[in-house]
Amino acid sequence: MSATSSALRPPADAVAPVRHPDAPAPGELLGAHYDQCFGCGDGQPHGLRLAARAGDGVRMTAEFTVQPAHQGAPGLAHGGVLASALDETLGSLNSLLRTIAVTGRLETDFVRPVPVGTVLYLEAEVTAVAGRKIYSSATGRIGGPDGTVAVRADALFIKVGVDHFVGNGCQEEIRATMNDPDQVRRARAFEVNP
Ligand SMILES: CCCCCCCCCCCC(=O)SCCNC(=O)CCNC(=O)[C@H](O)C(C)(C)COP(=O)(O)OP(=O)(O)OC[C@H]1O[C@@H](n2cnc3c(N)ncnc32)[C@H](O)[C@@H]1OP(=O)(O)O
Repeated sequence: MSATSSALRPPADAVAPVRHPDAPAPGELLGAHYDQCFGCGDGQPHGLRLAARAGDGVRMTAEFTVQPAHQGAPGLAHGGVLASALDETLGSLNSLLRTIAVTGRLETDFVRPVPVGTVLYLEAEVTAVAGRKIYSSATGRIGGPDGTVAVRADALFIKVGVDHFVGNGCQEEIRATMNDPDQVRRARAFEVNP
């Protein structure tokens, strides 16, 4: 059973999302937005290494394989890990809007247990935008696009500027990122293009 809270229902003045003309083309693999990201980075040994692919419209698909390091109960994925996979996939949608945004609220339904070794196939879309607020939803299926739905989420992302990270992040990591041209290039995929 799912009961989305009122905070995740778009207001009456919300508008349909618009895919940015410079968004990654449908079918394009996004690659990690940050090497140290737990969700998508290659530099996190126990991270999800989730691979997101641009869809059409303002949609994204993604896959990640549940590893032994992702267990909660024996043999099964930890719920927080599954929520992370949903969060990461939903977050990747913002690159289609060329907008930097962070998760304000994430509501998750855990529908079926997800065994270690499963390839979780995720689909996400932005449903509405109201000012700085971006409303989105995602599902995760076991094995592939026709698999059983195991998890679902609705989310609210809030647009922020780069100062959100520079002002709040651990300065050592911020400096390392700013001094790495490759990391700066990846972050620019999210930047607003006037
Ligand atoms: C460089 C490239 C990197 C690219 C980076 C990509 C990262 C992807 C990673 C995956 C995504 C993540 O996990 S991101 C990490 C997890 N999230 C976070 O750390 C965020 C922590 N929270 C915050 O910093 C803050 O609460 C913010 C930024 C979300 C909001 O603060 P704010 O900027 O002061 O804005 P505020 O005025 O409070 O809110 C603006 C509007 O949103 C609504 N609002 C705000 N929060 C909520 C909420 N939880 N539930 C309902 N509604 C909310 C307010 O009511 C208001 O509505 P109205 O009055 O306008 O109607």
